[in-house]
Amino acid sequence: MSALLEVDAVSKSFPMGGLLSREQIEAVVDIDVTLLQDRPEIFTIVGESGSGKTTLARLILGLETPTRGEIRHLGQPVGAGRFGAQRHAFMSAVQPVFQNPFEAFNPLKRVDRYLASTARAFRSLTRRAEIEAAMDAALVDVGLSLEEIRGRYPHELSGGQLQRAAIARALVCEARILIADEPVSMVDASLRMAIVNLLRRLRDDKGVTVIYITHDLATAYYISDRIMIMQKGRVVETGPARRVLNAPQHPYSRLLKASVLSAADAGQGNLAPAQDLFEASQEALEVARDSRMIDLGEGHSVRRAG
Ligand SMILES: Nc1ncnc2c1ncn2[C@@H]1O[C@H](COP(=O)(O)OP(=O)(O)OP(=O)(O)O)[C@@H](O)[C@H]1O
Repeated sequence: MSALLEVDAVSKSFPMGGLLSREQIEAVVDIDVTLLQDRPEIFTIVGESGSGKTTLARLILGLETPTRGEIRHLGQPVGAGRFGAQRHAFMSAVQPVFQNPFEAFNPLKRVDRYLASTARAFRSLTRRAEIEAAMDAALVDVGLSLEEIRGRYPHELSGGQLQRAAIARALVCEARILIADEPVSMVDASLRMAIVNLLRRLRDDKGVTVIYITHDLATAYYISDRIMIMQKGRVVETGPARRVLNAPQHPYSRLLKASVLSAADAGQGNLAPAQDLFEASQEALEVARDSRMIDLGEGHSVRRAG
């Protein structure tokens, strides 16, 4: 089976305290991921704030250049050196969906105009009827229609509608990979499941692969095929989502899971942090440099010292 996207031993460091500083922060360390062409999936990246999720997303989008390693899309290196038609083809195939849909759209530009310019630029459509048909098809795929958004500005739509319009824009490009960085965290709780279910439907009906970046283990459990848990730039555990989340093996993964309070715990005021898990997770972090990923079988692997 051929690879759709390969993240091959990728690391990214940033200078700390300004460009001329010698100290470096390792935002992403030695990450490997392979997504296959004929196996659309929801691949979820979880980890607390600062664990490197957004940096990894930006590397995949070619918005950052790896310090080490290489990212390939359909066998071709992403980012540096890809200009013109190659860059254009990559941009239409790999599309971001951002956290705050209101920031993704210019408030002074009508939402339908955005979709129309995307159809012209990425699908090379010129006739108005063709452009509108492509826009409507993408909007229908996300549960909207051209009639609903025609002539409307971003502030005239709800956060959930606008996030769906942002996803429709990616579909107008005929994207094969969506990189959705916290796509539901700014959306009203009541509409979150609609967006999450939409991602699932895009995988099942359209064969779109979704890289879903989140803090939220509940939605991760609900929609992910595979999960990758990151702690301070390193992968600590990865594998089939239910297998990993049902019985996490790394102390940090266990801590993340324990941090999701059950309704019963919260109701009983049982809010004490899992101190033992926190300490074990900190200890694992201290020895992370001398650790490696151990294969546990069935695609599940965990970081262990030594
Ligand atoms: N351009 C940059 N310059 C310097 N440091 C950076 C830069 N981008 C990210 N970092 C640092 O790299 C680390 C990882 O950041 P990143 O934003 O990737 O984490 P994250 O897991 O996405 O966090 P969040 O969930 O808060 O978005 C952080 O310590 C961050 O401060």
